[in-house]
Amino acid sequence: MDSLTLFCTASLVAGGLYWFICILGSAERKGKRAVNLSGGSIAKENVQDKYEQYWTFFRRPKEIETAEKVPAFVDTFYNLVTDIYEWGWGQSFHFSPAIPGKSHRDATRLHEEMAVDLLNVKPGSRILDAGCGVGGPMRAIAAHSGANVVGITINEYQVKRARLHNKKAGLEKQCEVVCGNFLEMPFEDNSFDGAYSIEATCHAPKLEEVYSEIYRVMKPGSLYVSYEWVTTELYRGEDAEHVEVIQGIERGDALPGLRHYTDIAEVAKKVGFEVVQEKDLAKPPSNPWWTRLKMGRFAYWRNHVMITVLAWVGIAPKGVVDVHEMLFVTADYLTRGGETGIFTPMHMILCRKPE
Ligand SMILES: C=C(CC[C@@H](C)[C@H]1CC[C@H]2C3=CC[C@H]4[C@H](C)[C@@H](O)CC[C@]4(C)[C@H]3CC[C@]12C)C(C)C
Ligand SMILES: C[S@@+](CC[C@H](N)C(=O)[O-])C[C@H]1O[C@@H](n2cnc3c(N)ncnc32)[C@H](O)[C@@H]1O
Repeated sequence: MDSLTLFCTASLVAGGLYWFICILGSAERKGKRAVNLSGGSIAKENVQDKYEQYWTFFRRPKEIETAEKVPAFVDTFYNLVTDIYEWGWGQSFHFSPAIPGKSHRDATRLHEEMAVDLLNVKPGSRILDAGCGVGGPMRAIAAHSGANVVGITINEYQVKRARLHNKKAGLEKQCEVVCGNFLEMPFEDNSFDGAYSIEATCHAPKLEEVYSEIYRVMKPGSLYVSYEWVTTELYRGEDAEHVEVIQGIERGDALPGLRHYTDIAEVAKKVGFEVVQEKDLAKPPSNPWWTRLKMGRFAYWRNHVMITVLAWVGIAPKGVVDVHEMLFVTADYLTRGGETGIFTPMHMILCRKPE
């Protein structure tokens, strides 16, 4: 073999390996490959239209103020983004503070385990995950605590994905997934030994509605912990840059309107909870949660090229390219929100339903 042939063969093998490991990603770990990106429950040919429909909510802001329209708008959003999230981020759809010397995966798991540790539940108890996504937190929490977790999500496609992952992890007996609206849950009063929500209640048009529903299904004396997306004490409504960043976050994340951190405890008390603890988990000594977003910049470009090619050859739905671009822009707004300190995705509140 002459050196040119050797060089070409080596380049092809290296390129192939890079393609398989870095571009297609390890489906075993993340659960998704680029070639399987879909529009969730939306038919392939309708993805582009649904993406355009998603934006009409923001062109007519009155629409998203109408509470009954929000779940449908959020459902459309998760049909569009769920596969991209799983492929590019993993099975837990939330942020966590970076931990030096630990992988993103470990930092994510620790952030999830902390939530259930705060609930003080015994193995075998029944806890609620309000807005469970594809169940990354649910599986970590069930495995760590021995509790039985019931998750609810508005998105049917996420239910399918979560059940599949639960089965693969051998946790289907401990983890149940229900498709429904957390503003009117199909659960009995006083039927849970604890509840948590991770970066999910920000989608509720009125926080009272979801908090009072969670309160209703919890047993007296049990605890509820939530990681909330809020603006912080540094946010100034008269600062045009602050407004731009917060609006950018709302538009790219299907939020009917971000709340100020002071609203959270106020609403919790209004629906009857006792507030046990409240803390922004992003504050020092925690390390920035947004560094993971910043570090991904090269990967985002690579992903964009990949998705564009897949859509062009007809493997991925056409609209997925626009959805990916929207997420790309959103990542930048989120990073600016974190760097300026005007936004946090982990304002933790721990509440008790009185005896
Ligand atoms: C809690 C919510 C979601 C939080 C995060 C899980 C997601 C917010 C922004 C998402 C992403 C942005 C950029 C994408 C990138 C361009 C792509 O190539 C790979 C996936 C991203 C990294 C994607 C992953 C999930 C997020 C970080 C909200 C909705 C309330
Ligand atoms: C950002 S994801 C977080 C998912 C999960 N907590 C995690 O950390 O991986 C938000 C979740 O809230 C769910 N959600 C939003 N609005 C909802 C509603 N009205 N009823 C039920 N689930 C809802 C979404 O379907 C999605 O699963």
